[in-house]
Amino acid sequence: MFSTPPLVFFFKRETPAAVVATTRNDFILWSVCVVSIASLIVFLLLVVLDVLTRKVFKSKKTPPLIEWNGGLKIPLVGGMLEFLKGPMKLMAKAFPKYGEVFTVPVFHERITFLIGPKVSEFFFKAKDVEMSQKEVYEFNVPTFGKGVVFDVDHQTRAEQFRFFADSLKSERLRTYVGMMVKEADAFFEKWGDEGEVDLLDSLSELIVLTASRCLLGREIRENLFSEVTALVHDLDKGMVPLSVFFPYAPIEAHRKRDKARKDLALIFDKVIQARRESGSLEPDVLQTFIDARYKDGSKLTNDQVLGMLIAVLFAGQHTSSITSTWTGLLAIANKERVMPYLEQEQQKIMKKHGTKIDFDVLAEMDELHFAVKEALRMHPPLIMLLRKAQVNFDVETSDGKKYTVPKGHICATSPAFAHRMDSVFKNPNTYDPQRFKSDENKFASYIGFGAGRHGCMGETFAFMQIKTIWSVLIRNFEFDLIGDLPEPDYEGMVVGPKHPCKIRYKRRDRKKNGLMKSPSTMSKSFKA
Ligand code: HEM
Repeated sequence: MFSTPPLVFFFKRETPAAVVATTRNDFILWSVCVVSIASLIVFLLLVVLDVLTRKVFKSKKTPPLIEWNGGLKIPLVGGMLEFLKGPMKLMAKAFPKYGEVFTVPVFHERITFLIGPKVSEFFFKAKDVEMSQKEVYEFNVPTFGKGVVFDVDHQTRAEQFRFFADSLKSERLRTYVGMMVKEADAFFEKWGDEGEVDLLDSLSELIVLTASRCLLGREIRENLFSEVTALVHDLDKGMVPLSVFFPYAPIEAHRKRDKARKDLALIFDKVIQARRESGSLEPDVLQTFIDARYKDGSKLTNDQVLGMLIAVLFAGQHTSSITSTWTGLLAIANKERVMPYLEQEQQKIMKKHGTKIDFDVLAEMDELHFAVKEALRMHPPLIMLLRKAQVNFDVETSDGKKYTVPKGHICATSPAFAHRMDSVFKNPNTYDPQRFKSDENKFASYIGFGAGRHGCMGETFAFMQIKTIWSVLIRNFEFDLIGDLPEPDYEGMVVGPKHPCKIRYKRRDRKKNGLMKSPSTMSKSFKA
């Protein structure tokens, strides 16, 4: 009621009615002035800080700082503007000029890019106390929840990552594959004999079904599927680019996210409690988290079990739907050259094992494995991986330049950019799954699943899931691409193909038990 600033009364002597009107205007004017002056001071301080770090404190060996913007040298703002246009564009512009290591100032942060296997080695091999994920991935905390993953100290996180590893090891995967096959068979049976689908939409739907069965458990898949899927959708939509910088900003997407997280907690609390009380043992990831014990014998709370589940779900869901979509799109777009290998392999395997698909049968599908791996090389959904340097560290580029990256810098490496360097992969823009037959596997050259200490723990799970999908599809259908191969959508947090991703399918002759095409259709040039 008496919120008008006293300063205004001090300077004005007018009638009460006019006072109300003018004081409001003055207040706005004053506020604008104060905010403008404060912004100017902050800006000047940042410029001074920037110049100081560059000219005074800069040791000769720190990486070059990018400082252009359309040819103009603009300190501070230049790099930031380039960064905001998108990291892929920035790297494409900076790499030819500055090489494998360069630093971009973004607000008060310094982001040092380490591009290519030679300079990203430390990034991948360093311990958490040297290269930390917590600071750069902390924006996930409101989504995952408190007390898990990026909301705990290094030691607790290491123990929780052991729980992830336990839930994804091969004897568990054998059981999950059975569930994946069941879901895929039922899903594609509904496709009918011919039609058109958007591959990304369709495979995302299937991956959600599989994930809920293997990860979230029978109760959710069978009784609470649509309710939980809608809540997970709200959680997912609650992660927008703004969330990376301001995860608690009061926006609608965050409000929905927080409500969804609370509602999920209520649902899972009941499911987990029922399992704890009945002592029932289910063959899913949820069960491994319920049974998990820290070294001191303590267990995760129900809410932390949910947090761990959400983390795994988010790590695997979009990445897998996107990679299975690119695999199909690229194989179909290169039908003459690539499909015969895949068809012939399925035919050979069906001769040996009949229609059965299990963990061991999938492990025999090398051609399909290469097709998935090559799709992920060309289009890794996680285009940038980040850490915060907790120590100074040295890097040497492949042309012998040596730099010390200072403690405090955010470090970024890019699977999407590095996979397209012709010094790393020959003909990097050609979809050629056969390249992996003679793969040298130099450390950190193939980083679609990351590498080293924090390499993807779900890699085998992902391969099994994507290979299940495509072996069922190739055995049962023939395909054509509708329109052109889509471009990657760099607007997304996890980068997939732009819509539409339309394909046409036609079911193979059921009487002949699906795939029976002769391998002689294989293109001659690729037979060697
Ligand atoms: C094609 C699908 C997938 C891709 C492309 C992918 C990619 C990645 C990448 C690049 C990282 C490293 C992140 C970093 O270094 O900052 C990672 C980590 C991880 N991924 Fe995956 N992922 C996939 C599927 C999955 C699945 C299905 C799961 C679980 C079911 C999973 C679980 C994890 C976990 C737990 C980590 C963290 C490992 C650690 O930090 O030690 N991922 N993934």
